[in-house]
Amino acid sequence: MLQAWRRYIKNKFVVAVIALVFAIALSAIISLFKAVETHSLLEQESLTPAFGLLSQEILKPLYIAETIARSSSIKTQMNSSDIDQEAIQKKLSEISQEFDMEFFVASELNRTQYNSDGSTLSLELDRVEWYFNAKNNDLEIVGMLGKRDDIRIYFDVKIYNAEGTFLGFVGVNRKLTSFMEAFDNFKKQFGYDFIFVDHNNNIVLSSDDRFNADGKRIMRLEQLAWYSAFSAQQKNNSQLKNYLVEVENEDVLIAQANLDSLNWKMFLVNPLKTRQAAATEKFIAQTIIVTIAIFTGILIVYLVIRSLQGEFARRHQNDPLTQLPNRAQLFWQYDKVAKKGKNNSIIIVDIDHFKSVNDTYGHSAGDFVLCEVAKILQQQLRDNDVVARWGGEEFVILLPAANKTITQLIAERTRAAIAKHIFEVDKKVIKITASFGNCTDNQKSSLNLIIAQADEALYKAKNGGRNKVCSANQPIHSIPAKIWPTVSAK
Ligand SMILES: Nc1nc2c(ncn2[C@@H]2O[C@H](COP(=O)(O)OP(=O)(O)OP(=O)(O)O)[C@@H](O)[C@H]2O)c(=O)[nH]1
Repeated sequence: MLQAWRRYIKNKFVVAVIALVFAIALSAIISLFKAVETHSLLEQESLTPAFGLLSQEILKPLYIAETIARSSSIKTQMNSSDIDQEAIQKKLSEISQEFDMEFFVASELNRTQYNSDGSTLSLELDRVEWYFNAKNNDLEIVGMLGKRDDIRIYFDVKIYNAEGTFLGFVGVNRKLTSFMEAFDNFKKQFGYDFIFVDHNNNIVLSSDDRFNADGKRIMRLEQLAWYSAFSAQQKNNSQLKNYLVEVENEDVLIAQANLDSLNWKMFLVNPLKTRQAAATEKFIAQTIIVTIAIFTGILIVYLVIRSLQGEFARRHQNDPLTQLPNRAQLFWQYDKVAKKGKNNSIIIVDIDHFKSVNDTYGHSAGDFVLCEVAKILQQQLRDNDVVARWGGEEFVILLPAANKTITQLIAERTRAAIAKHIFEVDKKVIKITASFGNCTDNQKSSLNLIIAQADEALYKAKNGGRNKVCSANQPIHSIPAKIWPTVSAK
C-alpha cells in the first residue's frame, strides 16, 4: 500500500515537472514573440506623437507659407508697383485667424512688409537686416528660431514671378510654446530628446536645453557624442532612418527625419537603458504569467483526463470470467441508483460447496459453473437490475426500487432456477445450489452497510442448511460497521 502511494506521488511529481518544463518553454517562446511585438509597438507608439508634433507645429506653418508664396494672386499683387495694401492684409488676416499663426508679405518692389495684424514696416537697408541677408542667401526658404523664453519659429519663403524675378518673401511665424510643452511630456513618457539642425549642422532647436544656442555660441551636431559614433555613410544619409549607436557603453537609438524643403534634419535621440530595463521586466512578468496559466491549464487537463479515465473504467469494468460487472462497477451503479430513490435491495448469492466442484471436477469445470450461474442470474432479472460478481463464487444483485416482498420473490425464483438447472460437465451432470441473503434499504445507506446486512442473512441461509433465501430484518443503522473493502477502478 505504502509502495503504491509512493509510486502514485512519484508519477504525479514527474507529470508536474514535465508540465512545468513544457509550460516554461512554451511561455518563453510566446513571451518572446509578444515582447518583440510589444517592443515594436512601443517604438511605433513613441515615435508617432513626435512626428505628429513635428508635422503640426513645424511643417504645417512651412507648407502654408510655401502655398501662399506659390499662389498666383499673391504673385500678381507683388509684381505690381501699386500693391492693394488693404486686400493683401485682409487676406493675410484671414489666413492668420484660420491657422492661428502670424503672416507677412515683404515686397521687393516697394520695400514694404505687410503684416497680418494690419501693420506695415519699411524695409530699409540699415534697419531690417534679415531681409537683405535672406534675399542674398541661396536658400529658397529660410528658417529661424526665436528666443527660448518666447520661442517662435520663423519661415521666410521667397516669391518669384513667372520670369523668375525675385518679388519678396512670404513669412510666417508661430509660437512654439505648445510644441515645447508637448515635447516635454513626450520626453517624460518616452525618454526621447529631439534636435533640429540646419543645413550647416548647427543646432537650431533641441528639447535638451544644453544644446540650444544661448546668444554667445551655437552648438553643432559634430559636438554630440552619439553623432561622432555615426559612420561616414550614416552621416551622409539623407533618408529617413533609425540607427543604433553605442555611446560610453550605452545603446542609443537615433531616428532621423529630413525636412528637405528647409534643408533641416530632425533627430530623435533615445537612450535605451531605461527602456531595456522596462522591456526586460515586462518580458519576465509576461513569462511568469503565461507559465502559470499554461501550467495550470496542463494540470487541469491532466486531472480531468484522470477523472474521466476513472469514471470510464468504473463504468466499464467487468469480471473477465463471467463478463458481469465487477465490484467497482457495482459501487458506481449503486451510487447512481441510490441518488434516485429509496427502497433499493441487495441480494448476495453464494454457490454452495463450490470448493468441492473444483476439487471433484477441476478448476475449469468450476469456471464453467460460475459462467452458467452468471447467465441464470441475468435471465432472472429486470432490465434495471444489476448483477455483479462480488468475488470467488459470490454474486451480488442490485434491485433498484424493489421492496422487501419483491426482493424475496426474486431471490426465491432465482434460487429455484439455479437448483433446477442442469449443469453438465464432460457429460456428467453436477448438482448446483446457491444460498441467498437479501436486504432492502429505504434510507439511502452506503452499499457497504447494505451488503454487510445481506451477508448476515446469507450466513443464516448457509447455517440453515444452504439452498435457502434469508432476509435481513435488523434496521440498517444498527448494523456493526463491518466495512467491505472498496475496489478502486485503477
Ligand atoms: N473455478 C474457480 N474457482 C474459484 C474461483 N474463485 C474462487 N474459487 C474457488 O471457490 C471456492 C470457494 O470455497 P469456499 O469459500 O470454501 O466455499 P464453498 O466451498 O462454496 O462452501 P460454502 O460457501 O460454505 O458453501 C474456493 O475453492 C476457491 O478456490 C474462480 O474464479 N474459478
